[in-house]
Order: sequence, then structure tokens, then C-alpha cells
Amino acid sequence: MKFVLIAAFVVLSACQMKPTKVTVQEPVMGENVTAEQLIKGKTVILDARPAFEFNLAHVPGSINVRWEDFSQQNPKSRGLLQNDLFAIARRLSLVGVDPSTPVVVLGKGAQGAGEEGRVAWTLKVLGVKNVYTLVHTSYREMNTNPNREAPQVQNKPYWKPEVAENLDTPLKVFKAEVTQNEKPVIVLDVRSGQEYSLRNLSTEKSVKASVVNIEWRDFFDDKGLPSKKIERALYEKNIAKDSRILVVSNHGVRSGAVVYALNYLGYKKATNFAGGYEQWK
Ligand SMILES: O=S(=O)([O-])[S-]
Repeated sequence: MKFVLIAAFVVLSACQMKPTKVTVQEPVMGENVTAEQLIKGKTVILDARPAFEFNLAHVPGSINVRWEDFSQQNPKSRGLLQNDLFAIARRLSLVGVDPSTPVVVLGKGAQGAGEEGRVAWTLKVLGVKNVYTLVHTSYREMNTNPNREAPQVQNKPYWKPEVAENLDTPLKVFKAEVTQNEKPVIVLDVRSGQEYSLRNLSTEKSVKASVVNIEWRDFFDDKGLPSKKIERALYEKNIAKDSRILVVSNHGVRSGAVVYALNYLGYKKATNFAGGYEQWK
């Protein structure tokens, strides 16, 4: 009898259960966003490839931007962002980007030199919350809807950047941190093994911080999204989610891309020494 009552209760409760409500949400930075979700969202599509390649083929409605557009002109400091961050924000508002706009930055992935990641880092520094990178061809393959192009760009009102200073470290601070190593820091050199063996900070007498080399490409998957697989390699090098990581390349481009990826993966104390080896000289 007891068994019959329990069974009846279970059947009745199941009958009363409402169907699961499925809601489609905009992708949120830091969640495990699938590329398919990205292209369904109301994203602005920026394309960070060279103008020549963009002109040959691009996603209709996407906008060609170069990382250099937001950086200083002087070759010796070309890794540094322009001093006037308001001017960058104004340019972004003209291509439909404000801090709450989801943005996908397309690039060449492993065939390139980290350009889309550097643009993504620039946007994050300016306070744009949801930024994703993708290989240009992946976007085209994933976009199975022939009628869907990038959404029409509409200007946004000018906005004041809420600068994420933690993502960008100037020479003075970088120098103090790596030479004093008061609070332990890790220098993550993301250039190729060959560049690293020619010259790296571990051979400089003044540098007390530990220096690690992992090439920037390892931080992204085939589609161009930050790759979770890198977490294991970092763990094996004693780099934890709360480690202070100073990322370096020659001019802050590949290092900017890696800081974007690390930030995405939850390494919140990773920062770009945007002046790079060029400025360290
Ligand atoms: O990627 S780079 O900063 O070495 S030019």
C-alpha cells in the first residue's frame, strides 16, 4: 500500500512539471561560450586582418580595424596605446561599439601575429565587457545561415572609457616588479622559442623574477578562441589563476593577445608590458 501511494505521488508530480523554458541569451564574457552562440548574438564584427586581405574577402558588414589604429606612431613606442583613450573610445562608438556591445574580432589565428588578440586586449583595456576572438574562416564556416551577415552598424553615443589599468603595465612599474621581485611575479615571454633563445630577460643580471617561455599560439584553439588546454601547461610551470603574470613580446602585440586570453580564462592578475623588449632596451 505504502509503495502504491509513493508511486502515485511520483506520477502526479511528474505530470505537474512545467516544460523547461529555454531562453537565448547574449553570450557573456568568461563563460564557456560556443562560437555558434557568438554568431547568433547581436555582435559587432571587427576584422583585424591587413587591409589587402580584408578587401579580398570579408564578412559583409564587418569593419576592418588594425591594432596600429589605436597605438602610438613612434616605432620605438608602437606597442603603447595612444595617450588619448577618449579618442579611441570615440572611434569605437563610430563603428557601433560601446562598453556593453558584444564584439567579435576576426583575424588569421595561428597564421597571423596575434593582431585580433591585440585588438581584443585594447577593447578590454577600454572597458568593453564582452569581447571574443575568432579566426576569420571559422566565422564563415560557422555561419550556416546564408541570410545572416554581420548586423548593420549603428553609431553609438560617445562614451567615457572605464580604463582597466590592471591589463596594461608601463615600463617603470614593470622594471620595479621584475628587478625587486618583492611580491613574486612571473615574466611570461610569448615569443617563439627561437626568439627567446636569442635573447630573453632571464639572462639579464638585474631581473630577479622567474621567466617562462610559452609561445602565444598555444593560448588559442583552432577556431581562434582562448584555449582551456593552456591551463595545464601553466600549472606545470607553477602559474596559478592568482599569479601575477607580466606578459612580454617585442612590441606588446602577441603579449596583448595572450593577456586577453589569460583574462578570459580567469587569470585576473595577468598584464601586458605593452612597451615590450623594444622599450626595455
Ligand atoms: O608581437 S610583437 O609584440 O613581438 S610585434
